[in-house]
Amino acid sequence: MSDLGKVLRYCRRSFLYVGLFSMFINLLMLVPPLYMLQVYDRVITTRSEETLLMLTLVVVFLFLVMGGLELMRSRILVRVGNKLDVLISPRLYSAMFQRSLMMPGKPSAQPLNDLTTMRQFLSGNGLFAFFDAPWVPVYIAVLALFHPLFGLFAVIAGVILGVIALINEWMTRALLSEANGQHVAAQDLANSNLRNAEVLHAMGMLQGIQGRWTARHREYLVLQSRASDRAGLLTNTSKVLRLMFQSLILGLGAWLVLAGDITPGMMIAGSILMGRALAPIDQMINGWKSYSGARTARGRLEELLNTIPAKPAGMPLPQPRGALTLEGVNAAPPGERLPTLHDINLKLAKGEQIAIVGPSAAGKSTLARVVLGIWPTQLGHVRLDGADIGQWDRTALGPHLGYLPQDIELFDGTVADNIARFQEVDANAVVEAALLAGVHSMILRLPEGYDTWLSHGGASLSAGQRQRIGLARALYGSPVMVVLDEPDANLDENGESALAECLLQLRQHHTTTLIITHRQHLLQQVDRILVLRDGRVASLAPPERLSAVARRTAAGNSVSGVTTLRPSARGHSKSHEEPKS
Ligand SMILES: Nc1ncnc2c1ncn2[C@@H]1O[C@H](COP(=O)(O)OP(=O)(O)OP(=O)(O)O)[C@@H](O)[C@H]1O
Repeated sequence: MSDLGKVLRYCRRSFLYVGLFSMFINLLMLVPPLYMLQVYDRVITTRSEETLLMLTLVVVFLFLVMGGLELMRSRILVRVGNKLDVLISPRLYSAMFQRSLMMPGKPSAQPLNDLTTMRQFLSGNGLFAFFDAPWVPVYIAVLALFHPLFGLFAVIAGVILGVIALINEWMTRALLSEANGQHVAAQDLANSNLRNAEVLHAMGMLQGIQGRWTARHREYLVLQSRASDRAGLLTNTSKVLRLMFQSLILGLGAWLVLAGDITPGMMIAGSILMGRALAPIDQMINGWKSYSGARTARGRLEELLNTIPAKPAGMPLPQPRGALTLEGVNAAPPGERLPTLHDINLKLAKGEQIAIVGPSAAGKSTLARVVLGIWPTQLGHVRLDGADIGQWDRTALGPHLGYLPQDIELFDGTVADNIARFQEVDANAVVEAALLAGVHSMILRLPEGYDTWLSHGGASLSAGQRQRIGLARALYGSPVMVVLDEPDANLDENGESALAECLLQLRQHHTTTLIITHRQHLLQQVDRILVLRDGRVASLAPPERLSAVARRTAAGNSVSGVTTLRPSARGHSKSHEEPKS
């Protein structure tokens, strides 16, 4: 059973209560016709005012009870909706998160909208029709007790409306589901366009890109209108038929009264009962759109949760020390079949520093992601202290790793929150990381220093400032391994020397470091340089022993500095270097 199914099952008891309340409510729904029957057949004939008063008091009381039950029933359903949300949303959030890791280009918060759709359906009136529907036979049975012809007429009317409900489902299901899909796609497109508003504005791209969104949106409108037209036809037909059946049963009743088979009271009560019996079917047809929306939403949520099953917490591993091994690693971006990295073998001792260079699209960032376990390997293993990176529990491992991606995203919160990775802020550790990243004084110059609020991913900061705060975040909590993907991309000379100083300090702290950089100054400092070419290791050697071919490969990526490398800043070369070509 799916996780969503399990949660709904967990809410079963509440549904049972709703069913129970529905039973009493529906029994009480018999009160108005019975009251009518008594008034016509007893009060009018006996002309007894006391009977009328007593009956009226009883009816008022029963209506009050019914009101209370209705209120409780809707309250229970509101709570069921909330319970569903509370129980499933954390799991959903992490599945959404995993999916955006697996499909990097398509982050979407649609699952949360789907959950809202489900919750709204559960707590809305649409669901009541489903709880009331099982009582339709009871009303029909009471009608049959009045007269068999009443029962027969009600069955025929019920069947006709039921068939209309089925036709409605059959005619709108595919359309509504397709319209829903288009709506989601159009929304995702609009969100992604809004994120890139500056580029669109600067180069006057709005019209073209808007055209694409409009096409999707129109498609949605067309499908939605087609579905609504069809549903409208059926909804109105069902409404008119229900009213007609209600009148016709009055006519049938009158005929039976004339024949002396039933009393006038039964005639009136029969008409009311008929309306009551057909109401749930009519209500279902009216609320079909929201039911259909909730069903599509549930389908999408089930699919997401089934594709990304909850990962059971593995046995906790001891704190990592930072020895990294790559064994015959082949890897590709998620969703791609052809490997971007081929047969990468690499061994980094704790505290070793390695630079990764290579032409554009050589696979440097892919390697960084694979090393961190963000992207899985197709073949081979990435091991940290001997354990496959996938074996580690991410929440436990995360604090021991540092990552500065190429596109730095800061999050809504203070500078301190961002550096402290949104854990409880340890002021000393935050300042320590900022000092290590050489960003402490820059932060102090911000309007509120470490308490400066960053909104919209730090849009108010310059790219260099964001990068340096991102670096401090990567270094927070003294991780055992850091991976820096072009940490110098937006840095000025000061920033670059701060970075060089940072590398020296990381060496002193024995932090295993992988750095993707093109800066000559930084390349001189590392223990080894890995040159990647077409996803393969072209060379792996200390800076001073980089082969001529490797220099040319690196130089092909305008890494002119590599060609003039001087001996490592450490002043010694490693004995286990392995130049490959
Ligand atoms: N998110 C992604 N989805 C699909 N393919 C991707 C993705 N990211 C990278 N690739 C592909 O993987 C290959 C390697 O890209 P990668 O970003 O690792 O190269 P790189 O060496 O870091 O390049 P650069 O120096 O330009 O940053 C490229 O062919 C690229 O098209």
